[in-house]
Amino acid sequence: MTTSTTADRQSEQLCFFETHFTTERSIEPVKTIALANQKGGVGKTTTAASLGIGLSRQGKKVLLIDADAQGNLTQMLGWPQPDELSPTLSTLMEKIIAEQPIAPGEGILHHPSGVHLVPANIELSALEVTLVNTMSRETVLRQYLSTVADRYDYALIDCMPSLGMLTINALTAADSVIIPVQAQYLPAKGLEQLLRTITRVKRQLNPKLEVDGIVLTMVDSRTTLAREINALIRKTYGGHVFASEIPRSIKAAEISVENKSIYDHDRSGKAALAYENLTREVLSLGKQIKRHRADPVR
Ligand SMILES: Nc1ncnc2c1ncn2[C@@H]1O[C@H](COP(=O)(O)OP(=O)(O)OP(=O)(O)O)[C@@H](O)[C@H]1O
Repeated sequence: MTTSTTADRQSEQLCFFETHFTTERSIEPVKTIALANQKGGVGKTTTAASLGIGLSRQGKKVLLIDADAQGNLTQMLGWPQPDELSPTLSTLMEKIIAEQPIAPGEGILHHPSGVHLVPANIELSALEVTLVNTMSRETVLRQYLSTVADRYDYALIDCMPSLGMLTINALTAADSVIIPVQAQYLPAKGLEQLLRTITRVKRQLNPKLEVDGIVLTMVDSRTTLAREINALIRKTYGGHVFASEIPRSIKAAEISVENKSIYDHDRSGKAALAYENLTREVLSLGKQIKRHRADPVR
């Protein structure tokens, strides 16, 4: 009878973990999604938090990145004083620019729901100015993400309400974009400008970039105008609009001050159910991508 030594057992365990780790990641690379719309107050942050936590509730490892100097996502997830936090996204991006090493897990906060967060604060505004004179200025966020990507299934980037250099960084780092649109106002001009920017980034910086779709937020079907705008957006953008619509809901509005997820705040309310449906749609898009990758002939 042979007795295995401690070294043998350790080597077996290492082999087991390496096999599983490599296999899992080669089949399921991280999917990075930017939530972008240069119009303010359309539900980007609420959607980033609720979709991120929704994906985590479905067993996915999720990293949320607050790429907005207002730090709204950071506050929504329970860090009410973003300006007192360090390190934040700006620190990490500064390290990438200065080619300094980033320690594993550095700057990443853990939310009780299971999602991880790279927080942001006002320092991100200064960083955006610095980026202008930085080499490869559009790819700094992508370079940062490449240092953490192997630990996550999804990375969601909450963009700021502008098409400035930070949003360009988010689009350059992303596999796809979700565009939250408040169904109350005609978004035509703003959307055209955003889609032009996405096309430019795809052509010049990030050929794999796709638009996952427009998600209608704060939908209030009680008024004729809202119903007409909803129908017009669906007619204009067709299959590029998610079937799930996020209804206007006081409970959804409250999560920005309650520091609770929509699932904890109003578990069976209409906004939680809508975000669950959106999560399922996003997961099914991931599956389509995987099928495509596994079978390139199709
Ligand atoms: N479904 C909803 N029903 C009602 N209010 C909502 C809903 N979703 C978000 N809100 C509220 O609308 C406001 C804007 O939402 P949110 O911060 O998510 O938008 P944003 O696009 O990230 O804004 P910004 O451009 O300033 O970053 C917030 O006060 C939020 O609480």
